Order: sequence, then structure tokens, then C-alpha cells
Amino acid sequence: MVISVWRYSHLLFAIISSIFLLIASITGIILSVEPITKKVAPYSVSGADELSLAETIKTLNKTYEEVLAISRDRNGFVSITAIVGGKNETFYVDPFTGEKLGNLIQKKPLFQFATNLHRSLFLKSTGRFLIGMASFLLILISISGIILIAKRQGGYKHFFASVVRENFSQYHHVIYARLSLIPLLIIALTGVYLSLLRFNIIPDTQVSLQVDFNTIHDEPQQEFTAFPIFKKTALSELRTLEYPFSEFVEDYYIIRLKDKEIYLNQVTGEILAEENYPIIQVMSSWATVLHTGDGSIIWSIILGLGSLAIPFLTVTGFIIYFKRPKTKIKNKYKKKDSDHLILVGTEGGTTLQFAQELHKQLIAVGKKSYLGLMNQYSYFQKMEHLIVITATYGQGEAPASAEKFMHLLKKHPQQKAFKFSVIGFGSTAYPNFCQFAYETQKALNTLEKSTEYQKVFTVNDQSFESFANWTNAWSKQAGLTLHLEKPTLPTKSQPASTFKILKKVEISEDDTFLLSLKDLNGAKPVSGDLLSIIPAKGAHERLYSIGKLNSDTLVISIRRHEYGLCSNYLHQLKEKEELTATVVQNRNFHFPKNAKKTILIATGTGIGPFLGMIDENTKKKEIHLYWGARTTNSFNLYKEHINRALEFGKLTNFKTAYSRNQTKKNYVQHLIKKDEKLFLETLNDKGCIMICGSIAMQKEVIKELQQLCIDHLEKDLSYYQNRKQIKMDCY
Ligand SMILES: Cc1cc2nc3c(=O)[nH]c(=O)nc-3n(C[C@H](O)[C@H](O)[C@H](O)COP(=O)(O)O)c2cc1C
Repeated sequence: MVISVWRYSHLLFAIISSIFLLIASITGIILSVEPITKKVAPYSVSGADELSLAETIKTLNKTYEEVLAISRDRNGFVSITAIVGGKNETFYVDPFTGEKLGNLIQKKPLFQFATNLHRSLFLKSTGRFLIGMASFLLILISISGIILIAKRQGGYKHFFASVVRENFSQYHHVIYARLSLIPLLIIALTGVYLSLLRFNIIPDTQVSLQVDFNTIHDEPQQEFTAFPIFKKTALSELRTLEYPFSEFVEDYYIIRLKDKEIYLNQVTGEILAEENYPIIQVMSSWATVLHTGDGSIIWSIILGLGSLAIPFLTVTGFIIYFKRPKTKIKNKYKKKDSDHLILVGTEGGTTLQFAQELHKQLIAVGKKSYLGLMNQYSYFQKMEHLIVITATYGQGEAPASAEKFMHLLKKHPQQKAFKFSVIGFGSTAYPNFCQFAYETQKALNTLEKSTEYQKVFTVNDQSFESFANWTNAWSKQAGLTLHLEKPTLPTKSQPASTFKILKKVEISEDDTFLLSLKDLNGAKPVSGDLLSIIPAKGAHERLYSIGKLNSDTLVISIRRHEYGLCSNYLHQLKEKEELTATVVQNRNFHFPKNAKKTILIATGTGIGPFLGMIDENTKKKEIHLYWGARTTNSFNLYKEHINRALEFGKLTNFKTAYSRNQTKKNYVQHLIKKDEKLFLETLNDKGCIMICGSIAMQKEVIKELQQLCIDHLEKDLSYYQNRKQIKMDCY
């Protein structure tokens, strides 16, 4: 089923039930304390469970004038009802000595209040019905939640794999939903069960034993201590034992054990009637224990934490929903009249915002553009250009709004020839970067009337700059001039800061240079974060990976492009001049704190963030750096940093691959095969491999690593990726 159906169902169930669930969960948290306060009361007698009923009855009969009943509750406390000083009393006893231990625990007013609110909202049957309904909706919320988590994690197999952090609410909603899933489902299922029982929809069947009074004998007489059932039954099995009403043989003992009820002749010890409890009664007892936590401190704590998760999940769930980019599509032209079709594959809505901008601009230059979702692919009479813009989800799968696309492609053949272009939105933090875009391109290529207009273009981490680059190239090829405006997406940026240029080092052969910057405004980047620079008013931002050399000095490595606005702007900056830039958090690419061994792989300027990470390695952890570049001269730019790090033990090993130094091209991926032992050890020992540089290099490196995993570790690379042992930031 389409994911949005599950998402909206999840939301709808949550909206309908939220108030009732919040009340039930808060009272549930309070009530989870009650069994704990009971359990810690001093009425438990060690070893009492092993006593036989015969021994217990003997002691109690000796101690008290007349015993009427003996009970054992879920905490293991034994209580009796007896006549003491002519009065009927019920109290806890020590079954070894018969000594009174204390009066029965009375329900505290707070717990009484919480129980009434929890069960019926003080609204009697109506309230009970509402709470029962809310429990039922909690089951549906849990089921739709399981499906949504499985979808976003890329299948049930990866259900418990680590979660990629997009923002606080999304990350913690998934983490806590997974942790509290089982207790919540148990609370909900037992809650529904108890409601159904209460409304007699499940009949509360009880045992109904019949005694044939004609066959009751008063011989042979036996002492009760010799009754086999009393001798062989341990106190731990007992729920209640009711003494006979009088000494007449027609009155008998009523014994309720954990699994059955027995009527026992008080004179002969003969069993008069016996029946196991019906299954419903057993289930009801279990449902009560599981729902209330009665008798178990650990389960009460789990129930309390489960209840606590409900308000948290409700709040974070609503934040996720209300912070989602709006995905309403407005079209000026009908699809049958449009020559430009933009179809979007999105789940979170951001891709649609980019597409909307392109759609607006195409209309502005007079094109009949139609914007729709990939799941709306159909027969388009006048289509000349098809532009598919799609995100990738799960393990390289289609996003929600594109799940039917492949099927629709076959279902709706076009009559008119058309050109197509595919733009993939994805993240290099995932192993299958923009995979669905590649699959879409492949599928479109198989169509009879289609012609590939451009190769797949990929956009990492919703980079507007990349998308604008694609738009420029595409519009140039189409003979159009389009100017995109940047959509307003929620950002994780810190406010803009001023940086002073400390040093610029460059080598001319490679057109690369290294800028050292001093932060003047207290921005707090971490190596691996990004520096967003807008080189001129109205220009697009450019992101550079930051290496942090000490508390206020950053380094960025830049390749100068002949017509690159930003790289040329940075290049002309002189020492002591100032630069305004914004630090953008890039959590998925921070140095792993807990890994004993880390391998860093970079090409060209991708070494930038690693210079910082190595410099910060004061604990001298094992770090291996693999770096690919064109020639040995390229290394001159970083030589000083690397040699110093090797000398001070901050870097364990440095290996290079130069592509233009010898006849046979040498690339970093070739080094992986040579050093496969180190790579395998690192993955096995929970170490980390970080990759920074070009996407082309990333693809090759991933291919090598994937092969290593399959050949030697019998696991897919995604296994390590999900455990954050592979981190990537490529462009
Ligand atoms: C759960 C999840 C799984 C993802 N899986 C992939 C993936 O396998 N490959 C990829 O390139 N990007 C992946 N991404 C990144 C998204 O494709 C990317 O953030 C995209 O811009 C989201 O677009 P949307 O907001 O329009 O859905 C994933 C994102 C999430 C949240």
C-alpha cells in the first residue's frame, strides 16, 4: 500500500485519540508506581512459597480462634480472614508462625483518582467506551508506525538498524517508537481486551462446579493434615482457600489455585468437584497482570516508561507533521495541453519545492508546464519534455509518491516522441546514492517514444546550488533562460559569522588552494561541518567542508574553476581580509568518537575536513589516510600538515594514489584491495571508514568495499553503513 496512506492513517488515528491517550498515559504513569509501592511493602516472607497448604493451615488454625479464608496475592503476600477477639478481620500473616504482619494495604487517594480517570474519565460507561476506543486506536497507531519505520529503514530486516538523523523530532520519534513498541502494543491490546470484558463482549466465564450431595460420605475420616491435596499443594499455587461454612459434611473447602478450582470434603479429604479455569478466565488474569504490572517491579517500570513515551511520541509526531514542507500542487495548464511535464518523486516534500520553482520559471518563459507526482504518470498528448525529479528512500527505493511509476510507465505508452531528463535528489550518507533516479532513467530509456536528453544528474543533501547548475545546463541546451529562486527549506545553519583570512597557500599545477580562517564571532563548527559562502549578492551558496585546526582556526581546501564565481572570489581574498559565511551542521560526517581505528579516504580537496580531524587526534588513535590526486606535486599543498601529523603520531599511516604520475593510472580504490586486511579489521572491530571527495570516487570505493564485505564478511555494506561505520560526504 502507498506509504502516504499509512502516514495519514497514523496521523489521523493519533489526532482522534490524542487527548484520551494523553490522559490514559499520564494516569498510566502514576498507576505504574502503585504496584511498586505495594511490592516493596514488608509482607513478603522468604521461603513461604515452598510451604504446603497442610503446614500453613495447621499453623494458622493453631494461632487463631477461627480462620475463615487464606489468600495469596500476586506479590506473594499471604493474608487471612479470621475471627480475632470475636471480630472478623483480614490481615497479612507470616505463614511460618501465624504472626500478624500488618493490615491490608489500602489504595491511596491519588491512585484511586488516577484509576477512575484512567478507566472511565469519570464518565462511567461512556468514558470506559472512549478509553477502550483510544486503546484500539493505539493498536492501529502502533501497526501503522511499524510499517512506516520499516519503510523508512528499507524493510523489516533493517527495522532496528541505526536511524539517519535529519532533525531532533524525526530522529527521536523513530528511536523511542522502536524502544516502546512492544510495551505499547501490550498496553493497547490488553486495554482493549479489558474493555471488551467490561462490556461483556467477551463473556466473563467462571467455573461453576456442581456437587452431588447424594454421594457425599463422612467416612473414612482423616485429619486435614493428611488430605493429599493439602499435602502436595505448595502455598505458591494458592489464590484463595475458603474454609467450610459449618462442620456439617455438606459444607466443603473451596480451593482456588492458579489454574483450577476444587471443592474438598472437609471430613474425608475427597475431591467433590474440580475444574480447570476456562481459557477466557486465564487470559483475563494475564491481561490484568500485563496491563497493571501488579506483582512485578520490572514490568511496572516498563509500563511506566511505555506510558511516558506516549506524550513524547505525540508531541514529536505533530512537530514532524507540521514542519513538513507543504506539498500542494497548483497547475495553470491541464496535463493534456502541456508540452513540459515535471513529475516528482518525493516523500518529505522538499524535492517538490525545488520542482515547483522550476515549474514556475518554465511558465514565466512561456512554456506550458504541468507539475505532478510520479504516481500520476499517464498518457500526455502534447508532451515534448519530461523532467523527472525524484528522491530515493529505504535501500535505494522509490519514495512514496513514485511507488507506482514503473508500473504506470508500462500501462500508459505515449503516442508522441518526447525527450526526458532525470534529476536524482539523495544523500551520499546512504550507500545507494540516488539509486531510484538511475532506475527511472533506465526504465525511461526502454520506452519506444523516449529520447534521453541528459544523463542522470544528482543533487546531494538538497543542494540548491547543484539544482541551479542542472537548471542552467538544461535550459541552455533547451535554448531557454531560467532563473531559479531558492526555496525556503528548514536549515540547520548557525547565524552568519565573520572570518578573517589568516593564510592562503596554493599550488598552481592543480589550481587548488588552502585557506586558513580565524573565526571572529564564536561560530562553533566541528571538522566535517560545512561552510556556506555566498560570493556575491543574489548568487547561489557554495558549501565547503571544514577542517578545524584549533579552537578558532578553520581550514578549507578549494579547487579553483575557471568560471567559478565562488572559488575565484575566495581566491582573490588577501590575508587579514574578512569573509562572511555560515556554518552548516553536518552531523553525519563528524569524526567517530568511539572508534578505535578510523580510515579516511579522500580525493583532491576532499582532504580538507580530514586535516582538521587528524589535527584534533591528540589521543593518538589509529588513523589511516588514503588520498588520491593527480600528481605528486598536488601533495605539496598538504605536505606540512601531513608530515607534522605523522611525526606527532596523530596520523598512523598515509598512502597516496596518483592518477597522472605513471602510465598505469592509480586510484584510491586500488589501494583498498591492496590493504584489504586493514579494511576488514576496521569493519570487524567497529572502526569507521570516512569518505570525502568526488562522487565518482565514492562510487568506486563503495564498489570495492561492497565486494570486500560480500567476499570476506558475509554481510552487505549497508550493515556497516547502518551502524555508522561508513560515513560519506561527497560532491
Ligand atoms: C529514511 C531515509 C532513507 C533514505 N535513503 C536514501 C538512499 O537510499 N539513497 C539516497 O541517495 N538518499 C536517501 N535518502 C535521502 C533523501 O532521498 C533526500 O533527503 C531527499 O532530498 C529527500 O527528498 P524529499 O524531502 O522530497 O522526500 C534517504 C532519506 C531518508 C529520510
